[in-house]
Amino acid sequence: ALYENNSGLVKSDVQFDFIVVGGGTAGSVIANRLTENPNHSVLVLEAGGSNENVLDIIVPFFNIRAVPNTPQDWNYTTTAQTGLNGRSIPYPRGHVLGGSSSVNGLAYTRGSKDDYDRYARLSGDEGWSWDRLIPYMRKTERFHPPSNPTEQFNPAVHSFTGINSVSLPAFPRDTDARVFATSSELSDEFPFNIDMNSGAPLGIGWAQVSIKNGSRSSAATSYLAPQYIARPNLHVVLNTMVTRVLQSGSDSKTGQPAFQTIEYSSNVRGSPRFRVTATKEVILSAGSIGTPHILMHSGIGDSASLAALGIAPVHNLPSVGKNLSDHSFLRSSWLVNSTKTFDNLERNATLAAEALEEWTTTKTGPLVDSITSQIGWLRLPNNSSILQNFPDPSSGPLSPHFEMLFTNGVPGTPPATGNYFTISTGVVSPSSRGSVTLNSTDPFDPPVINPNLLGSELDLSIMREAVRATQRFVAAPTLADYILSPISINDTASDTELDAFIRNHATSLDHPVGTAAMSPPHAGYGVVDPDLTVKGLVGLRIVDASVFEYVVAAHTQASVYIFAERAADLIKAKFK
Ligand SMILES: Cc1cc2nc3c(=O)[nH]c(=O)nc-3n(C[C@H](O)[C@H](O)[C@H](O)COP(=O)(O)OP(=O)(O)OC[C@H]3O[C@@H](n4cnc5c(N)ncnc54)[C@H](O)[C@@H]3O)c2cc1C
Repeated sequence: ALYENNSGLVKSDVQFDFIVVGGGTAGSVIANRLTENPNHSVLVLEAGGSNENVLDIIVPFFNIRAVPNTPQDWNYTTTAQTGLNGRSIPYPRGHVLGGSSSVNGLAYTRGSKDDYDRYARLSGDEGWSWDRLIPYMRKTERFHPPSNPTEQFNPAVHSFTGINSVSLPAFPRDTDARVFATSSELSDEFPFNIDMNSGAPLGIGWAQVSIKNGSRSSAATSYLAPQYIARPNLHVVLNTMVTRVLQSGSDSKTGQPAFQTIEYSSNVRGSPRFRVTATKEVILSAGSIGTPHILMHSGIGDSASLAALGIAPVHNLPSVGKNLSDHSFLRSSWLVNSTKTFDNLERNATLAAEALEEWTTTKTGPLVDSITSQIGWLRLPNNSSILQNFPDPSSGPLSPHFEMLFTNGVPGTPPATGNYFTISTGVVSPSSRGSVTLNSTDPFDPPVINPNLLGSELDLSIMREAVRATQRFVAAPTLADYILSPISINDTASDTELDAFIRNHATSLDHPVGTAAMSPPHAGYGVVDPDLTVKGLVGLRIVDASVFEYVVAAHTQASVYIFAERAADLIKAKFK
């Protein structure tokens, strides 16, 4: 059942086998899979509200309105970023059922085989390798073949029977043929890739997106769809903030402390706090910011800094909140010789109303897609001086260093006149690391978030090369009559001028990971073991993006779904 608030919970004397903290991307997978066993009762506590009837998160094209500064966003802001010329930037996270999968940009990209094989290598658990995760990739995905025959994908690498819907773009755009004609003309540098979710993503291909029949497919609409919410053993409570995890006892065999009690309240600051204990396990799925935030308020983290702040340390795990890894992101746009871009849709109220009417009545038209129809994944050339001066930050030769996202207009707020083409770039194998720390003992205060974007010379160099690649792309002869002039940065800009532009305009792709990272069982660093249980404790597991030691060289939702599917099996195997 789904509850609007925790008032029923306070009165209830029901026992829960599992408590899932956060009804987001990973938490929804865990809740769904654990309740497949009717003997397992599961309580999910979610700080945000319902995902239903919120147009900006349901209509794919409106995804850029879903955050920041909305009720569905935690509305975090970063610290002043040295790599961004001292700017602080919004740092959105989903504050709604489905978590960030309810507000994200919908790109569905698994990453490369090398990314997962690195997880296996670094954790010492072959179970996290690409080959061993293929069954979980299939279990999570329900692929919808396109009705447009020009759109290509490789059916052999997809499942058509999983839970979360994945599609190809459904509304043709003027830039589709232009992007592929350029890829064909400049195929040495920008080769066509029929399917970027095969484990070998390099090249330019159709974007795959988490969309079902013209509407967003999120963890809430898929894993927590009505038929699952109706299970009598699943209890999903909204608008409920978990403030701490607490020791509930000790393991009878090992004597290790058990952390199966959680403290929670309504999501209004100052409201009374209550406790509830899981008979089997607590699963933290509060995301890369929420999970370390809860752990540190519970005294689990770097004991010295927690004590200095006035939080009683209970378990010394210095890696909590460290190792934050994220993708930096930049948009470059060009004025184009066309009227068939979506800029007019953003600034003409009549067109916008017509498009919404079409979406509402038939789920067709320009609003059924995200803003991106094609994506490119590219490596620096092997002879690049950057790779001679720095160790290769990627997970291997199948992994990209940077990404290009192709957009038929300026997303959100185009200039008052003109039509545009945008190529956004992302540094997807970053070397800089940031952190999540505390400066308050009140769990209702936001943590201090420093993603350290473009915090290394290497990351800046990769972004510079990515922008240079976009400049070569738009200079293709096939685009000569289309591209008129750059509006972001001139091709003739020096490296110094380009670096200044990057630092003044880059933001985040919103892919933080690593703040409760996995490491081998007896490692002196890391937060969770390869089975995702918290090191040195019993009864507490972490399943969300915080456990990735490295960020996948891709948008992160698919890898979270995949990891969560395997994690659910690990939990089920333990409590058969
Ligand atoms: C704006 C944006 C755009 C993105 N675009 C893309 C994209 O296009 N493609 C892609 O693949 N990825 C994208 N991502 C990233 C991707 O969505 C995330 O990596 C992924 O969803 C994270 O899953 P998670 O389970 O770790 O956390 P989340 O899905 O964020 O879930 C965490 C949940 O825990 C809840 N929570 C947190 N703290 C508490 C607490 N104390 N008590 C109770 N509940 C709590 C939150 O409200 C949330 O529901 C984007 C993310 C954002 C924010």
